[in-house]
Amino acid sequence: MLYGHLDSLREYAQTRLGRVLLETGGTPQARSERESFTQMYTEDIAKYDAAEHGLCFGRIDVRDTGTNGSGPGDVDAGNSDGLDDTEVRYIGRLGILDEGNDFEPLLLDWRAPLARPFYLATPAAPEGVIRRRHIRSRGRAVTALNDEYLDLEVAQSHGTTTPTGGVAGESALLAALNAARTGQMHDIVATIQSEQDSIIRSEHRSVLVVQGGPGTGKTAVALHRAAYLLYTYRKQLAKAGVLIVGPNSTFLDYIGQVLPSLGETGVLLSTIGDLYPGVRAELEDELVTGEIKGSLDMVDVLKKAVRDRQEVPAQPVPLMFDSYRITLDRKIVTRARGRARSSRRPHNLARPIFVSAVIEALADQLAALIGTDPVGGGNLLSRDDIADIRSEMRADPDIIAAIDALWPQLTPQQVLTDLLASRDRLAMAAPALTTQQIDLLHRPRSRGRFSAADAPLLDELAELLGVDDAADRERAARRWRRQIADAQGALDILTGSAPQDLEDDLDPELLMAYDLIDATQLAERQDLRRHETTAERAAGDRTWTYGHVIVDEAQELSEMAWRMLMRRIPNRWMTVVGDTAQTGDPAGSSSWQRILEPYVANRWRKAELTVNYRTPAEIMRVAHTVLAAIDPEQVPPRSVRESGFAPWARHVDAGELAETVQQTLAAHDGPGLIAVIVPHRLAGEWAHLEGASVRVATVRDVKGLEFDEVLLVEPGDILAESPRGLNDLYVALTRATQRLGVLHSSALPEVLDGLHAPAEC
Ligand SMILES: Nc1ncnc2c1ncn2[C@@H]1O[C@H](COP(=O)(O)OP(=O)(O)OP(=O)(O)O)[C@@H](O)[C@H]1O
Repeated sequence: MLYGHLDSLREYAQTRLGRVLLETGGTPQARSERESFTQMYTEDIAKYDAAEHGLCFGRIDVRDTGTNGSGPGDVDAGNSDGLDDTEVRYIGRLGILDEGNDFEPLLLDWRAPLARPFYLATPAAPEGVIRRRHIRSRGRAVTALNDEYLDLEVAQSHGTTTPTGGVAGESALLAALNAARTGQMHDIVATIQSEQDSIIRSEHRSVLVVQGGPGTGKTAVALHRAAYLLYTYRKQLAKAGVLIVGPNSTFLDYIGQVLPSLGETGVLLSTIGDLYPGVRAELEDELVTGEIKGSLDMVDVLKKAVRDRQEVPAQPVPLMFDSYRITLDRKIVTRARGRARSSRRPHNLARPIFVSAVIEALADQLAALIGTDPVGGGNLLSRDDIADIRSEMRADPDIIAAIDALWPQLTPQQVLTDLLASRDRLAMAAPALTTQQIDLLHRPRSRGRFSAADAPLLDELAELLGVDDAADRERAARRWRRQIADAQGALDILTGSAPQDLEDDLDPELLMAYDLIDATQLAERQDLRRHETTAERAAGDRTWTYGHVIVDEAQELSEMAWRMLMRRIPNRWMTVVGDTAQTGDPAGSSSWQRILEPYVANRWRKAELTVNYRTPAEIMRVAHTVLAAIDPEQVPPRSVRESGFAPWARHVDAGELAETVQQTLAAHDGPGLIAVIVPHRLAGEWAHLEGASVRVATVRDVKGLEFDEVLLVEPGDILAESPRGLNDLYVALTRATQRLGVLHSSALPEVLDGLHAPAEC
């Protein structure tokens, strides 16, 4: 029945879309309405298509309070199974109303408040729910039903017990967790657990930190929170947009389908490295280089680097103007620079002050030269003469070139490239750095290519330099005035063309177009039409401020990256998701307090996730030892299941390592993905082992991802490779949903002593 409704909704949207697309011509207003309808119907169809799989996945029978309408399930009313007088609610991917029956809800959107008890109810706090049913389906056929009775009496009358394991919908959950991985993350709407639900729907309006061990669903929760917020605060967020920041593009590909599968497409996903418009992170920095670039000390270094571009010439600069010799000396430049600097404007915006001051001084110099009264009176040149000289000087290419050399108009890319390409510039801007650190930062001119750690530096420089966009702004203002005038013209025509015979006895209730919209609103609509989606517009605009920002794997962000991010969210409404025990980047953080306090003082909240849905208990026992070595205070998450496979470690000779990996891969049967996690030195060398179901990757590349099976190679090297080697090891160990094997030619790190040889050896 629900699928029948879904088909009708889709058909309606398709027919309307077809009609709108066929229409042509008309007034500007008609065109703009057509654009909005096209967008609306296209989005509707995408939403209906996304809801096709698992349209309805839950049902709750709630003790009838008599206030809410009941759905189609009220056929149950009157049964003698303890479920009399219940209100039945079906929960699904979108809301469907019964148009033929007073718009009664047939299916509740999972995000609607009435759907909430489906996720929250427990036997201890049943929220009025007597029975919770998980409905699993394939295509349009129901394949399984699982009922939980939350009311003891009703449960007994059905000969079952109430759930006690602490997880809701256990069999549906376990089915989801045991399914083979495909390389794409899936949504979890059908099985969201109550500790996750309260984070997804949290009303906290400042920074919400979601801390949780590996596999606790932090990423899943963050994505569902985005969908929930877009549903609940659609008006506010659709315009400003939501930004999700992830650690790398592989991770963003992995999670990329989750929001569209929930019917949400207007979200911008980006890494920090790609957040600066027009720049892609293409270069890779050494870990230590990234650490230096990520430190807050860079704020001063960049400030200094910009000041160093405001030069005073070593020698006076001789200039010819109108066949007179004038001199741009140190005194003129020093005074002009002082004036420009004391304006406290960013470099490019202070430049006009510098230029004016220099021109003024040069014009005075010339005036003194040519206007001095030979008989000793005042200067013979009038004010107008001097003004003329100044404006001629402003147009003189030699003078402008001399000024440019001293206070050039600069772009962030230029300043950073020049800085990193010169040891001298680096040494001047960063006197506190050692020669070794300067060597690490130094790199040849990169022809417009940058690394991920460069993006926050470019952003900082953009602030320090400022953009002199006065001309652009004036052009935009002119265009905007023209648009409003055009829109007003269109509305006037509409008013003029209102049928005359109607005019006298015009029904005051009848709303005409010009009652509903004014010229500014109409112009706004046309403007929207001309542009891309909110997410696309935001991506191209460095100064865009978002409605909400979600940061995943947030522990990896450097101090400079936080600064960059905070500029984009002045209202500080953020969801920050991470695990400080998994910090792999030396520039990353180990304390939320330290990172957030400067931005939000104590207005941030922490929510914790405690259950591991990914890693089976057998593997977590090994990972716990590593966690204890990282931080004995951290409480490991509790695994929700066992896989039945003991993790193993095997020693092989260095020469046989590759072959053994190959053999192990060949012996793998069954569906699913395997990751061979290797130290950096082997990543390129072993790329040939990759296949449809095999990935060869470093720890950095598998951050946030998961696989059915993990083969960890040379953990000793991984440990030694980074100052955060233990954290890396912890991440690597916790990627598997089923099996873990370790192959090593060098000694096994002590923290992995608990691993034994595989059963067949
Ligand atoms: N309520 C749930 N129902 C079904 N699957 C779930 C649920 N919660 C989490 N999962 C699954 O558990 C796995 C781990 O989730 P996720 O990747 O979000 O964890 P994480 O905390 O971000 O992990 P890490 O810190 O290791 O990156 C995913 O496959 C996710 O779909």
